[in-house]
Amino acid sequence: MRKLKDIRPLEFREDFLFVINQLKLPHELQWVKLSNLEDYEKAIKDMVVRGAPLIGIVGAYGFYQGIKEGIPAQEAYQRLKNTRPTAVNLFWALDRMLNFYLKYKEDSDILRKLLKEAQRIELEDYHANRMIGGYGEVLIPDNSNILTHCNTGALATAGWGTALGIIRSAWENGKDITVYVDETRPYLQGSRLTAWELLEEGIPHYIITDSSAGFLMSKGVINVVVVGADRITVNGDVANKIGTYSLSVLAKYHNIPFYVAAPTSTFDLSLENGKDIPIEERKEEEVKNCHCCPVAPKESKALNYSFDITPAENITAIITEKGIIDRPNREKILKFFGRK
Ligand SMILES: CSC[C@H]1O[C@H](OP(=O)(O)O)[C@H](O)[C@@H]1O
Repeated sequence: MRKLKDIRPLEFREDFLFVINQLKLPHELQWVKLSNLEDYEKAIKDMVVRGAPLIGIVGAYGFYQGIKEGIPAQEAYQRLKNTRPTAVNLFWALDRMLNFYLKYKEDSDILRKLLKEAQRIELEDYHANRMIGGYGEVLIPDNSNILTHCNTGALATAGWGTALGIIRSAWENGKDITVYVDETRPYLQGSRLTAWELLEEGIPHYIITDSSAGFLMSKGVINVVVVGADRITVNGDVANKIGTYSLSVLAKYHNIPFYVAAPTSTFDLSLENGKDIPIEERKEEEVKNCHCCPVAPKESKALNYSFDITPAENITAIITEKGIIDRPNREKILKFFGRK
């Protein structure tokens, strides 16, 4: 068993939440204090914190902060909800906090109770990731070359990670693996964040440009693809970082297993299929600049869809903390959740 570090992207102390500023990585490990509800809104919107499970957890602490400041519950809930539209984990966590608040609002220790609930959400996510890692690593053969997209690691969650959590677990269990990390334009979650995490853990990896995936697959280099998810609909369609759909098509063409890793809080059973998922569009400046450096004519227009939809038919399996859904479809997902 290899020993791994325990990277955590958030810490609650002295009655405030501190988070790693993910805009500064990999060059600087800067912690920022979220002092009021506005700080929370900005941190999620500007992607100081990002990753579907993490924005849910930060949203939960944000709700606690809002109530602590005397902001009406509905207002705090709505302001946090308006920060990012695609990852359902944020709405899942906020719904849970609001319902909890409505149940206990008359209690004299409501603030303490709300804080405990946010901490529970954080802890549950960490344990879910360890379970996902356990289920998923079994699917990773020894000596694998794994392709992953975006950042789904400790930084995107309460710790350990989802897709990157599976990679961590495979490494922890002594498997020899090499990870091929899509740089993931434009925010560069892959080259900045995933590569940083892999380096911290000593896991062998190469950063590749997003457009290299097909070539590497055609050469037979990649034998498995593992990605995360921001929202999964009842038929098994998956919204994830832009570029995931292309990877799934390439994997299918090259007959390479394509796994999606996500906690059950990423499922949105109110939506029939991926077409119904709202896709975040971010500023064109993110595409026209590579961080501070302009890389396009000022006058050109740019499109910046942050997510795309991978159809269920391209997915080999979805790995959750409660088990694996093989070749996902409506019937299997409803059965998995004990629904008709
Ligand atoms: C386990 S995180 C899932 C997901 O979140 C990321 O999005 P973003 O960096 O925009 O917050 C990405 O799609 C990851 O796969």
